[in-house]
Amino acid sequence: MKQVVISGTGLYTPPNSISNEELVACFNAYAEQFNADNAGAIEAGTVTALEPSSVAFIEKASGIKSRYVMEKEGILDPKRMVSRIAERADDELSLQAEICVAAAQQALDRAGRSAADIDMVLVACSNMQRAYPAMAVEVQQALNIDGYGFDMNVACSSATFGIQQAVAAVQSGQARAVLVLNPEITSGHLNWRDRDSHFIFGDACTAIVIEAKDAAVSQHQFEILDTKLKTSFSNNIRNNFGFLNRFDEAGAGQPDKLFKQQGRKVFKDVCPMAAEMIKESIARAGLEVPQVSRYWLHQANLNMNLLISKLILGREAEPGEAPVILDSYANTSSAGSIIAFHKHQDDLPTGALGVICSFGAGYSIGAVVVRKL
Ligand SMILES: CC(C)(COP(=O)(O)OP(=O)(O)OC[C@H]1O[C@@H](n2cnc3c(N)ncnc32)[C@H](O)[C@@H]1OP(=O)(O)O)[C@@H](O)C(=O)NCCC(=O)NCCSC(=O)CC(=O)O
Repeated sequence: MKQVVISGTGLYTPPNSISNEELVACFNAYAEQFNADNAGAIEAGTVTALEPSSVAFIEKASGIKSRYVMEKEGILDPKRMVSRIAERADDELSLQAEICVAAAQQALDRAGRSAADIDMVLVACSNMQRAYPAMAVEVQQALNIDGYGFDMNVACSSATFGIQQAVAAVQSGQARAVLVLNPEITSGHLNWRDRDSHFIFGDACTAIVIEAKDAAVSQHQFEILDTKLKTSFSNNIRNNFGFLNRFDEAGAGQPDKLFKQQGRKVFKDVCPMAAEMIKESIARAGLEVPQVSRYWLHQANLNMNLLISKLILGREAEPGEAPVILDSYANTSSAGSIIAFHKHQDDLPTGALGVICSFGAGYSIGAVVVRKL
């Protein structure tokens, strides 16, 4: 079987960051106004008063201190609480394609490649800006890539599932090299008025170049030793937004058309599944856990990552063993584990072993075992 490498990664970080303090001040202003506007109904018991959010809770429950977003003024306006970004004309590069291009250029540079070397573009993320034409085909045109592209959505596991598709395309000879892109504009699916989840997500885009080991020219290569994917249906993380919403006009704009979750159940279900999957992947690659020096885990919640590393290692992880980017990026869905990989790989020596692991809605779990070359 042809050996395949990740030869470069890239990261687009939006220019605007929102601190927990700013976010909570906005939510609490909104909640206060809602309670004042509905004082009579709250008194009568027909409407439930909104409770205030708290910076201390957010940090303790999630490890998140701030998040990047495409546009922050609209989110922080208590009368609006959603970004304000003008729709672009059909002949302009779309917002999601624009951040793909930025991340892709960085990944291509790091891989020592140009668009002419790429045959396939995968846009793999939780939320596509539109149904069609595929975002990947627009990105392909913007970068002047000759070949093919398509979109795929496996929620938070989109990047690892995308890597597996890219590996298969290179091994089967469909593509010399593949660009996998994870443009997560999660600010669009987040209900900023929901106290339980308003702090969870942030925006970012990651890019990964995957190609045959014997052709790669990059100084930053990681050989892919094993990929393992698993899905198991659950309603505990769900978003009912879709083009059939218009069949029932009463449903349009309802809170369930945005991200919703049973956070505690997700925590309980997913941690053991992810740890098991990582251990299985390490064994499938013919390795043992003590040989692995780094885990680039999906970044949803700090406590979740601490527990998963403990289940794998049988002890607390040492600093650096499972790097965290949640504090400044929050949960960037499929981009999270790749941001951790991108930012925390250059210090590893040749031969170091690591696992990229994603987990999220579906449920979906993906593990990719790599060795630094
Ligand atoms: C969501 C959580 C951070 C919530 O933390 P906890 O479970 O500790 O908290 P909880 O919801 O039980 O709430 C505890 C108490 O705090 C209150 N509480 C809730 N929100 C609050 C807020 N903003 N400020 C202050 N208090 C708050 C609750 O009302 C409750 O009160 P009382 O005690 O009075 O009842 C966590 O459960 C979590 O991260 N779970 C994993 C979620 C996850 O990974 N999801 C994947 C995301 S999807 C993803 O990554 C992408 C994808 O796949 O698409």
